[in-house]
Amino acid sequence: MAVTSVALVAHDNKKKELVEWANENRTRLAPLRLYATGTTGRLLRESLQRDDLHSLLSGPLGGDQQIGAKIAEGEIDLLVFFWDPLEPQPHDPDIKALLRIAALWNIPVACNRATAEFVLTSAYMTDDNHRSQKPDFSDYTGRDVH
Ligand SMILES: O=C(CO)COP(=O)(O)O
Repeated sequence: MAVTSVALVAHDNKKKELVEWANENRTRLAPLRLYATGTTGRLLRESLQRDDLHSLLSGPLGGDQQIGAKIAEGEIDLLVFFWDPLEPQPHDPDIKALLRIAALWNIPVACNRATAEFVLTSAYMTDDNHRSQKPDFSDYTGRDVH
């Protein structure tokens, strides 16, 4: 299948919405490997009763960076990140870094419920012949540096 693992992340004012969305889509999420930042993960594990959900550190304590590292390593195919557009966050650089790395590695990112609905119901989710194109960074990694 095209998408096998999903990271789920939400800021505090958005956690309720993410948990609701995840419950509505429990069947679609069932075959997928789930990752989440610490507090989001705790709520989702309880609500979805998914003991197999991989909870990382809480976002401000390094969890966003852990998710970013997994995206760079190709372990996460889709990021659902309900970030809060109305409240400043102390770890804003980590949030930007996570969104940057997801853009860099060309994985789909849903930052609100409407987009998450589009993505999760996309035919590409289960299409074995579809894979997001992984970027080729060989020009960059092989560049001349003196
Ligand atoms: O802060 C977050 C994302 O930036 C989410 O972290 P928690 O899930 O630990 O609250």
